[in-house]
Amino acid sequence: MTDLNPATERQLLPVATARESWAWLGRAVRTRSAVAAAGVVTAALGAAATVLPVYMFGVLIDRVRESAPISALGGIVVIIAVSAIAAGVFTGLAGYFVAVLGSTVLARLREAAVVRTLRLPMRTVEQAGKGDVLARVGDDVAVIDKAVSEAVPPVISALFLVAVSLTTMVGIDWRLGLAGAIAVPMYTLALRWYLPRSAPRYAAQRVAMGARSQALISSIQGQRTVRAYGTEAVHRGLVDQASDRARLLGIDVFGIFARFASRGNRAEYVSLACILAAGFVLVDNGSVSVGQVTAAALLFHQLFNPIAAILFTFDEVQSAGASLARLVGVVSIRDAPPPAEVRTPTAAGLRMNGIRHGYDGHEVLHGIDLTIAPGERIALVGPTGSGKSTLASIAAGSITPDSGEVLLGGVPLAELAGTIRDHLVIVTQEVHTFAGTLRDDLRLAAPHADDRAVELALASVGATGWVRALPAGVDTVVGEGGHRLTAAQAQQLALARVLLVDPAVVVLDEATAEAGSAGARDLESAAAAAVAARTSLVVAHRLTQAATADRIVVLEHGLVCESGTHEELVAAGGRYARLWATWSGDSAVGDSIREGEGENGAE
Ligand SMILES: Nc1ncnc2c1ncn2[C@@H]1O[C@H](COP(=O)(O)OP(=O)(O)OP(=O)(O)O)[C@@H](O)[C@H]1O
Repeated sequence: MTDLNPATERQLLPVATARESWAWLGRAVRTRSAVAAAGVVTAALGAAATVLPVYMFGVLIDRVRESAPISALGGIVVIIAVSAIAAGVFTGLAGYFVAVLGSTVLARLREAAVVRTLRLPMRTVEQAGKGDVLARVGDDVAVIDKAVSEAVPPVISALFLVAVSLTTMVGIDWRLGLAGAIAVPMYTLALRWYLPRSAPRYAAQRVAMGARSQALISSIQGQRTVRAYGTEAVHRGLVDQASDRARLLGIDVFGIFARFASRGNRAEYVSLACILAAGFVLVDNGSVSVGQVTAAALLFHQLFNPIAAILFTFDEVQSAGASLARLVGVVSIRDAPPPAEVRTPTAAGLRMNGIRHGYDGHEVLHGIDLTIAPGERIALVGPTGSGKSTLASIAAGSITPDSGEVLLGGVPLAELAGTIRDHLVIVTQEVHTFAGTLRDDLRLAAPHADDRAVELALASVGATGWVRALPAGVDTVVGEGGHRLTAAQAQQLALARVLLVDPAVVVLDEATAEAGSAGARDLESAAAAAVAARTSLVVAHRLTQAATADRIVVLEHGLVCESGTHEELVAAGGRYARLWATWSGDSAVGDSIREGEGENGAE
């Protein structure tokens, strides 16, 4: 279904607080404590080696002013040269260690976010929208990655340099240090002005970017529906609206940053003026030498670039912080509490008790009770929108119902936890072919299946012929960027996967709906192979498929209205009989009961 609501109104995934993000970061850094320690030590040595030449330059000035012999200057020049080289080496190493640490931590965060996202309940993903989920594992990771490789290493080196430079200035004369330190409250005030204004703007910008992705994805995915209903203008409007919001927030963020930068410049010029003024007085009264004042002024001046690096990348680092909070938000979503014990079903019967479920406050299933005996093959039929797919997803544990429960062999699905797919597999119409060889695609759910098992499964679903005809047979690369399979072929593979997993229960939702009539027969026999000797629930769009089931359950307006064998239901002359009459064109059942025409069950 195409989403016509603005993506901004969606219930996006949670965002971590600053405290939670720092706590997560602290834990992650501790796992690589050796690299972190190497980063700190090399950054400190780099800062010290950067400050030393400037200090020695002041000493050089004093020696020249004292008319010291050239030989006395040589040692100073050597110290300046060696420490300049050391500064380069240590600062480079610090950048390397910080980048290694950052990339490792980010890789773990990304993996954790992807794993967590894949485990999220369908409902949460649907409420948040795929755009939000993709923006987090895509855009947010890219923002942090850029910050970690480009912004964070120089910022950390700069912070060390600021600390060591100010300490050295205080060492020369505390009043020079004090004059330089005037910049600190000014920067602090600038930051205090900036942070509360920029943080919510960055966060809003990230949300707006997620909403923009969602609006785009929603329109592109629903392209056919958009065209069918001629709602291009509505969707263009939604995308424009989302883009405008992201653009305006971008301009706003930049305006705030420009004002912050001018406050930073003011702090630098005021402090440097104070250092020079204090220097004149202190030299005048003989407290310090000209060389020492020169060194202090140069040390402070040398901080302009690192401070600018901190300030100008602060927005990048802060933006990375907002992205980090969004990723940590996903990673920190708590799983439903694990069952006290993971139970194993003793039989293959499936029971649904009092199932009620709705979307956006609109109930579509109104209390379904359905028992499927072990080995029984049930066909679920009914008009479009009657709730068949929803019930199938609930039966398979893909959706947790609003109320009621599903039991497999007497065990509630929740208590099967991670083992559920060993016992119960669902094949939906939306079959995805993963990029990789066809063999790997088949073994996704059953990694231990050997070549013989793969061949047998392909033969059972009638796919051997076309698979052999592929350029490299089962080793042909399929999916994104590889050989394109037809929808029917992809469905055959999905059914072959069922055979490889060999579950006791299988749910097929419209697995045969997309094929043309000749292909439909192939898929029907493939589906028959997949459900053979298993308990099964098949959403049957083709009533010929329903007719061969052990029992047919007819769903209408979210309620079971009929249940029985094909013969019983046709004889009863009710809803199913009308659908069957329309489907088979069986006028004997009654020309007057054409109302099912055009409905889903009669396609
Ligand atoms: N993810 C969803 N979000 C909101 N509404 C949904 C969602 N999925 C289904 N619905 C709505 O719930 C109702 C039942 O849908 P469902 O797909 O279960 O019916 P169905 O009988 O399988 O229909 P069809 O034969 O067309 O697939 C429909 O009105 C549908 O629009």
